[in-house]
Amino acid sequence: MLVKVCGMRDEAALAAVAALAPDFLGFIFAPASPRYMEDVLAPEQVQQVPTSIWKVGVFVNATTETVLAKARQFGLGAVQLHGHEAPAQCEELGEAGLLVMKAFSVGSAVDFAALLPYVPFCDFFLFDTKGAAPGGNGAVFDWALLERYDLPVPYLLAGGLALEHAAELAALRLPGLVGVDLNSGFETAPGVKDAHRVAQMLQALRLPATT
Ligand SMILES: O=C(O)c1ccccc1NCC(=O)[C@H](O)[C@H](O)COP(=O)(O)O
Repeated sequence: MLVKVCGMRDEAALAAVAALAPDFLGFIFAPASPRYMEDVLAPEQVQQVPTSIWKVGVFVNATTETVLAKARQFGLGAVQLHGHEAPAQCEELGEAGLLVMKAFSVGSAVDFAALLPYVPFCDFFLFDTKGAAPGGNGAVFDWALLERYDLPVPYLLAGGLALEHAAELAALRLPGLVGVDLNSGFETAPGVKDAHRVAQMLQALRLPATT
């Protein structure tokens, strides 16, 4: 199971979580988020994350030019598009050499047909809980809605995940599911991750499957 830890904005927590070697670390470039990091982390602090970890810039309706400029400045290898970005923008960013993750908000149903135009241009999808904010709402959606997923793009599951979900997630078998995204459930304050809790989750998710 791949693990992305999102919303890094505290230098000490960044170092502690990076030392745990998650697969992805997310940095939020949306100014309205309490996890917006450009005011507290310098590009060099992001660049020094080990190259074995994908550095993911999380953007909400930013232009391609802005995303590419931030990717160059902060040394991002991947982008997560968390707004209403079009398939053509995913294509442009992929052609620029970035790994592209498109996030979709899930309410009481998922319209998989609406995702079809994104399929050729995304490396991953990310399903997150619909809420008042574009992301980081801290609420879980009904994962059973993904049982009918039949698209060829692998996805990460997001939305309110916390340690209490560890056993259920480790046993979860859903078509296309390849990873999880950890955020507010692993914080002591917005953007300050608790490396101890992250370590416990990584251990639970990386244990060999028993079934
Ligand atoms: O986390 C935010 O503040 C945020 C704000 C705006 C766009 C995206 C944001 N987060 C992106 C993520 O990938 C989060 O990890 C995801 O929304 C799940 O968050 P949570 O419900 O807190 O687990």
